[in-house]
Amino acid sequence: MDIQAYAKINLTLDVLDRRTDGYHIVKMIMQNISLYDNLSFSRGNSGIEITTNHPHLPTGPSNLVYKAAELLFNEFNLDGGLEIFIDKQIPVAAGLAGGSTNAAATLVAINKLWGLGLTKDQLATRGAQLGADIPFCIKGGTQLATGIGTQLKELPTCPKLYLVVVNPPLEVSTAQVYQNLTLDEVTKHPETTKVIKALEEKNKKMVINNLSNLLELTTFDLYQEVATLKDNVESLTNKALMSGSGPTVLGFVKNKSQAKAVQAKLQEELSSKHRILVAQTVNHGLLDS
Ligand SMILES: C[C@](O)(CO)[C@H](O)COP(=O)(O)OP(=O)(O)OC[C@H]1O[C@@H](n2ccc(N)nc2=O)[C@H](O)[C@@H]1O
Ligand SMILES: Nc1ncnc2c1ncn2[C@@H]1O[C@H](COP(=O)(O)OP(=O)(O)OP(=O)(O)O)[C@@H](O)[C@H]1O
Repeated sequence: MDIQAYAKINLTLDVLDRRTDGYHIVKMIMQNISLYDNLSFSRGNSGIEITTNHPHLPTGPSNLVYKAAELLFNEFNLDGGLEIFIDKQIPVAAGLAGGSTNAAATLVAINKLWGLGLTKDQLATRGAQLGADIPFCIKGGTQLATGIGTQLKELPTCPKLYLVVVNPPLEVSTAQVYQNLTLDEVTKHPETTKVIKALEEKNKKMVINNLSNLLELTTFDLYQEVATLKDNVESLTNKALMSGSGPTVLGFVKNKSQAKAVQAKLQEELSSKHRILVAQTVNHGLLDS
């Protein structure tokens, strides 16, 4: 079976507290965008075999797909094996939940292929053991995420937003960003409540005006070039925002033609090592066929 696994962005990303185990209590609005990886799953004889078009993606036990498959194979003592091909289109370690959405697709695929009959909630509980973004990737759409990001509440569908996704040639570790965050120094938190109101009222302008990511400060401290990139994108768009823990920067624009014009301009200005893509918000996370 084939699954399209969509990337996510955070319309708001707030951090409220640090737990004693180092994890953080967050409040954020998560949103899928039209960028996706294609994953093909088939039952094999034995073991978990991953192949991919991406030259640097691990194919062994450190791939989140492997971990997701292993989790269900062990828990349900499944027979045979699983073969997976990952057609990677989402930039890696980019703040777009590429690994998480692949893991989510794997849980859904095994559930179907072995007829386990688990609900989305039951899959999300298992996904949360592997990564905080995975439950969202299973449910998809527009969700308010609280706790460590795994408690979800569905929000009204986001009005369609067009954006340019600018991924610089840099991999950022989410753990490093959270570790370097100094909550005492934060003076202004994102206005998540305002964005929820804007979603309820289908007020696109109010959504865009209140997009905000608390992790920007920390990632910008660690990587000055991401701050510079945000300034650059902001000068060409209505609003720029870092995605997740970075380093990808999103530029929000009025329509597809403006997105393409900004893409062309950035392709001229930035080195060819940047990936510059046009996307729009979508109201689903995984699509299977
Ligand atoms: C930045 C976001 O992507 C925004 O959606 C998420 O908050 C992080 O989600 P994720 O990458 O799926 O996170 P995980 O794979 O569970 O954790 C990676 C690392 O981020 C840190 N982490 C993650 C989530 C959280 N609420 N607090 C944290 O401090 C932990 O140090 C952890 O070791
Ligand atoms: N299937 C996968 N796809 C992408 N990365 C994977 C995968 N499996 C493991 N990884 C590893 O996970 C790390 C983070 O990659 P990923 O693309 O998930 O980051 P991210 O988009 O920043 O995630 P998040 O937004 O959830 O923090 C990379 O070092 C990558 O090698």
